[in-house]
Amino acid sequence: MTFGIEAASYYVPSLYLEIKDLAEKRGIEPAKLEKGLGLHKIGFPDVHEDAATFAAEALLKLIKDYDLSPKEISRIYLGTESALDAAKPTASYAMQMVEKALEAEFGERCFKNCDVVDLTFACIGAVDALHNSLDFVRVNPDKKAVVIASDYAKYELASSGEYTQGGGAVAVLVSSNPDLIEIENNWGVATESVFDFFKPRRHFSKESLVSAPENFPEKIEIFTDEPVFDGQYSNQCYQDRIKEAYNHYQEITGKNKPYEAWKYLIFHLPYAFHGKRVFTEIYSLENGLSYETLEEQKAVAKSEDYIQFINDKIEKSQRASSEIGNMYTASIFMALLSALQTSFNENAELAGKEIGFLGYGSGSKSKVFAGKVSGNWKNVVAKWNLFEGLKNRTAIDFDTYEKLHRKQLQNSVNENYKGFGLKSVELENPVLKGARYYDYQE
Ligand SMILES: CC(C)(COP(=O)([O-])OP(=O)([O-])OC[C@H]1O[C@@H](n2cnc3c(N)ncnc32)[C@H](O)[C@@H]1OP(=O)([O-])[O-])[C@@H](O)C(=O)NCCC(=O)NCCSC(=O)C[C@@](C)(O)CC(=O)[O-]
Repeated sequence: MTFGIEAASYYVPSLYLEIKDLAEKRGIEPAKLEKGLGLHKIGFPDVHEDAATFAAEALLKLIKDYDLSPKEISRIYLGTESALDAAKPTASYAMQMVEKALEAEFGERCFKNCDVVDLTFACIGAVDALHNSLDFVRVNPDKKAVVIASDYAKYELASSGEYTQGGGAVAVLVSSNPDLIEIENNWGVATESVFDFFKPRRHFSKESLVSAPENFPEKIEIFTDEPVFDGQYSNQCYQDRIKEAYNHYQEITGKNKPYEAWKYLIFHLPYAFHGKRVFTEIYSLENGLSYETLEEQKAVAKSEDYIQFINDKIEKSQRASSEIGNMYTASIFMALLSALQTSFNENAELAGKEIGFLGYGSGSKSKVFAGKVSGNWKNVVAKWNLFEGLKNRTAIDFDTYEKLHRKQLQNSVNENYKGFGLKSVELENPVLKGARYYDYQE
């Protein structure tokens, strides 16, 4: 029996900002962002969108595109680091939105017996959800699970993370009928607790603020969407963890140079060119190349062999990321969709080919694992139209972007949007304060 991904769908935020507009306003050379990091657009949420609406859109699309009955879904595990609440899972919001949208067809509370939860470990939370759900279907081969990766990658204005912003969701159906990709049960894992990127509770006291309003509490504790991070250190942690997880994968499988057998290498992509920039170390170690000095590292990156390797095994996975930006938990899944969609468009034959995955989450953990593309993969990919879909977004100018970022807009940019949207947040009723209400517009 085989286990893996049977079907997949995605949702990207409905707005975007051209990276060159941001570069111009921030005084950054556009070539650094476009040619150095591979960034073209920042996918940005409208006023009514958040991690819950992204997840709901991807889930509804999964159900509709592949004619699923919600009742055959035993669990929905959501990987996210953009949770809307510290107790009530974002998955429960997404589930309820989809229940309402499907009410006419499937009746009330069609997910009544579904096991729903969030998993959080920065960007690797949805890989953890996938790992866990694969274990679940291995024990229960007649059951199906949905894994959703959903996030809004927001950074402080004018920070070094700003140009890597993005967001969106990918939903995958995990089962014993892996029409897209069969995933083997070997997981290279590496974990170390570090502070490379994190979202602590922030404490503010009234006296620490320059001008606090009269009614400001003496002390408050809040979560913000924007992380505390050290960019170059986070790159180092990523590189160290994937090397350790790759070594662990080699140890448990006994495979020699496993990456050579992989048709594509699918990375967590915090920005499009990250995978190809950090894999130089593993590549050097595997090929007996010296990697001590910066000059040696640059020489590997610029070598003809390495450039050929990138073009063959990584480049196709970067394309969607260039158009969307960091999707945190969903980035690695979107990199897979990007590579498969590009191969599909080029009429390539991938059935039976092995794909390697290198996941990373700050804080920090890496998982390295592999899968085999199924004979039916084209029937699954035929539903996506990924690059066409990205053209349906609305461009925003810099001024609108900054207002959205600062939460200064009351109304959506696309006032007549279709699909799920945040309608209101309860502010008065003390027993419902902070409750979020959504609707669905046909
Ligand atoms: C990612 C960094 C650190 C990048 O930091 P940076 O300082 O913007 O860029 P850089 O200096 O590292 O690289 C710039 C590249 O552009 C090139 N360049 C320069 N000028 C030009 C030009 N004119 N024409 C062509 N190329 C040019 C330059 O040469 C270089 O390429 P290289 O040669 O080194 O490959 C920053 O954006 C940042 O702090 N981002 C936020 C944190 C982050 O994304 N970290 C990534 C690893 S951690 C991770 O992946 C986890 C995360 C973040 O997703 C969160 C989670 O797990 O939840």
